[in-house]
Amino acid sequence: MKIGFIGCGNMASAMIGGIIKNQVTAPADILASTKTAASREKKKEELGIALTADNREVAAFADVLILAVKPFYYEEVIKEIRDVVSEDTIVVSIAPGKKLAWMEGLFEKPLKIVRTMPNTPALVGEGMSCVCGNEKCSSEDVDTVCRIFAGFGKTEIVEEDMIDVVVGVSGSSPAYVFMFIEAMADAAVADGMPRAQAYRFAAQAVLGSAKMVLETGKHPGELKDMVCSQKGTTIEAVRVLEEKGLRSAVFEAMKACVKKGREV
Ligand SMILES: NC(=O)C1=CN([C@@H]2O[C@H](COP(=O)(O)OP(=O)(O)OC[C@H]3O[C@@H](n4cnc5c(N)ncnc54)[C@H](OP(=O)(O)O)[C@@H]3O)[C@@H](O)[C@H]2O)C=CC1
Ligand SMILES: O=C(O)[C@@H]1CCC=N1
Repeated sequence: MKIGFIGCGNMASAMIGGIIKNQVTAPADILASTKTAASREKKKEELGIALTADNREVAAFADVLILAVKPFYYEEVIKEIRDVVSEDTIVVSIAPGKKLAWMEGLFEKPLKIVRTMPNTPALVGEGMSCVCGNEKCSSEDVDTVCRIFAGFGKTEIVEEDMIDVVVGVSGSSPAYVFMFIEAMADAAVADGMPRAQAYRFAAQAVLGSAKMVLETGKHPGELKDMVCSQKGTTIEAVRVLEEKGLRSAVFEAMKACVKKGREV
């Protein structure tokens, strides 16, 4: 299977890193394009794949063609490649807000289009993605995309209107989690821990907590209660987090994120 990426920035690089590491396809079967020569050189070295300046070459090469440019370049790129995309090609979007019907209209011919929403933990094989195919896609086509995405994490099939929510809860959420880890590490540094060690402690605590949610089946509130000893240290931290509005901050941030996705 030949996989093409139009655009090879943060998200495409994370996906390609996972695809290669997990041997979903060989590096020789991946072709990507970027806008600038400098980024092509950098990505060639970093990922060990072929790169080109020619988006049409990528579109003609790919069995699965992933549009990995910013949402505001989608229209320009689709118009540039539409006459070389074959009806057998599966076109994959990773952009928020760009609806299947809108892309179908721009391609001006019936094509297999799959909307997805990955996230950057794909780079370490721990991505979380959703997938939604249009009416031209068979279940095998959707399975093909799921198989690629399973190479760098977990994947679930959703209805199209759920994708905006996925942006908030997993597409964008690594950024909030990194802020949380950074803030915890800053506090540990303030109390005397060396910076590198503080990142290790904070990140491993987040990783372990996430695994407990996924693997114990217990409610997050119950897991929180298991940490909070009577008259203990944790409940004091929980009291301050509630006072400072952690839950409300997360709620409002995610509402802003989903709203923005719907406006793109
Ligand atoms: N970053 C993330 O966490 C996530 C991003 N996404 C989505 O992924 C998509 C890409 O985002 P991201 O990787 O962060 O963006 P980046 O800015 O990191 O990468 C964009 C890439 O597109 C290339 N590019 C720009 N214009 C063109 C063009 N006309 N033809 C070919 N290549 C072009 C750039 O080339 P050059 O480097 O030479 O400028 C660069 O390689 C977006 O739609 C985004 O919404 C989805 C989920 C998560
Ligand atoms: O910030 C963005 O728009 C993209 C989509 C999800 C994560 N990054």
